[in-house]
Amino acid sequence: MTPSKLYVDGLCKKYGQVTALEPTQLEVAQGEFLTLLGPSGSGKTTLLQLICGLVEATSGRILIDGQDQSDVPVYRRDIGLVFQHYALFPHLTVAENIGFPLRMRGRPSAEIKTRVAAALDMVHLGHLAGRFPRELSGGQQQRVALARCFVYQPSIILMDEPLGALDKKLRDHMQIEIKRLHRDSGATIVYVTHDQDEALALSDRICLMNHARIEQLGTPQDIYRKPRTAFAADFIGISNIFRGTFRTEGERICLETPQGVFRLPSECAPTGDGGGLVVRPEQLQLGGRPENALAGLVRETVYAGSETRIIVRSAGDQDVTLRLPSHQRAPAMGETVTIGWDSNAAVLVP
Ligand SMILES: Nc1ncnc2c1ncn2[C@@H]1O[C@H](COP(=O)(O)OP(=O)(O)OP(=O)(O)O)[C@@H](O)[C@H]1O
Repeated sequence: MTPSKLYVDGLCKKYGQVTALEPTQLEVAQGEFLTLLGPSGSGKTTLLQLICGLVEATSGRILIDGQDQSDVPVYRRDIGLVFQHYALFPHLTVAENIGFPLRMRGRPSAEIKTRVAAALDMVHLGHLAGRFPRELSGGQQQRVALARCFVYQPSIILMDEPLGALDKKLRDHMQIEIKRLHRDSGATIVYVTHDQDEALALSDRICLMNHARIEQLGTPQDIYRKPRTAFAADFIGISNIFRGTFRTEGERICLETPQGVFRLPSECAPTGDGGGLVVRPEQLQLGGRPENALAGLVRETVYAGSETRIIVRSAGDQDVTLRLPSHQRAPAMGETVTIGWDSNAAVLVP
């Protein structure tokens, strides 16, 4: 196990009656890319601001490389910051903006020159070194902000929705850039977003937040395949959730729902009277003889290039989404179809 770079030890933040962050425990390993993901108001930014020292904790502490940071002011912490709004200096050129943190640290000018050139290369902006921020597009400005952060090689980089202001295509492109910068620099990154696709694409681990606390922490695959709560299933990816009450059939426990009686996956521990079965669209099959089947009416088919998304209205007016590879013939709207899944393809949530 890599030693923890950043250790959040029982950190908690209250604003009067409002708890912005419940007492939280979190370890981030050296070189890890960890994303704080969650809906608006779930405490992501608060946690980030506590880590860099922009706000003071109500209780708990932060350790970096084992050192308590409580008495270390923001500017002395070895942390780089990138925010949604680039905060570039308008009166400085691109190169001067990038060199700024090095000048602040009193580096010799020859070194500044080499490192700024390398940073410009890294974000493919060498040809714009002499421009001012107002002469750049949003994506270019954000690349300058990234270069300015990476240029002085902080050992931890915090990013709060750095791509939030960019359009979708540029965001996809910048995600690849950020991934590359992370790989090349070996920096530890804590990244805030409310965009689940971005979190899945970038992270080594995702810290899913809800109501000021950690809902689930794990690799993108973990959280996608094994959501522990209905919230986690719903927030990440598309999920179909069938809710009902437990009942025993012979040896097995089943879930009785308005859509049918379904078998539970073999490895699960049902508690209480009932729960929800989460089935991902790609786990649903059309026709065939799956262990769990239900009938419905095709309400919508959405062609999306590599796949077709099919929405089926089932009993109790529940819409169920499945995905078909687009080389497969999609059923027509209004057609009655049988869909289903094998028991172990589902996950039980409370
Ligand atoms: N300075 C403050 N004073 C009072 N309440 C605050 C303050 N800052 C944050 N909060 C509250 O703390 C909670 C968590 O806020 P936070 O900004 O951390 O959420 P977030 O997950 O980053 O949301 P968003 O995605 O909208 O930025 C919210 O309920 C918010 O209203």
